[in-house]
Amino acid sequence: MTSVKICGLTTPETLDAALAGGAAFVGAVIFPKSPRHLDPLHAAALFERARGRAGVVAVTVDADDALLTEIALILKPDLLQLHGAETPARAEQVRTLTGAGIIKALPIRVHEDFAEAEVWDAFVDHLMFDAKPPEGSDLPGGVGARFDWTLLADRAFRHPWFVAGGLNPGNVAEAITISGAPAVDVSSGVETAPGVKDSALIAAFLEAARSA
Ligand SMILES: O=C(O)c1ccccc1NCC(=O)[C@H](O)[C@H](O)COP(=O)(O)O
Repeated sequence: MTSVKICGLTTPETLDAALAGGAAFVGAVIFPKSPRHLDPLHAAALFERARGRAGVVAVTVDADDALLTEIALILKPDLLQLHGAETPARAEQVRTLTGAGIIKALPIRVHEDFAEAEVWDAFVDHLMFDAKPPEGSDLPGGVGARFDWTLLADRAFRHPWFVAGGLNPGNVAEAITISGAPAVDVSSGVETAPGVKDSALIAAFLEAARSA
């Protein structure tokens, strides 16, 4: 069965919808430019209810050691999602510093963008293939852009990997079928406005992914 990560949760109601619907991972975005940003203290208070029920993921963008240490001590995520221009060497430092597992998000538009994946595969617990954001975007993720899922067909990686970018309840089954993804991730596709998650859309997404 396909695992689902619901990203950028900011309220108890929508986090409960994700947990009730069987999300395998739930994500807190810790990046002030994001409409989904939570500081580590607020994220820790909210995500406590997810502990032991789903993997708690902290999404960061080129975070420095001070912020990563704060996240590790306060939120205690199971996984850190590196969504910036981090290198494999930096990922190793982050793993040592925080003790958390690593998801590395790689921006994809064309076939050539997968070259990096081969390098990264040995350094991560999960790869995430996310659409390259539009030129000039303030955010490296959570923008609802999608890429050609056929680029993923027949590819193999060491660990279960995610497809992300522009997924919603109406297209997630097709994305899973075409890409063969063992895991999917969604943010804006289960929102009614930027940063405003919707419990019914979360339930519909989880159901659609389950039935794929
Ligand atoms: O969601 C954000 O605001 C965000 C900000 C900065 C870095 C990453 C971010 N999101 C990461 C995710 O895992 C999103 O779920 C992923 O990019 C897919 O987003 P969407 O296309 O909106 O489903």
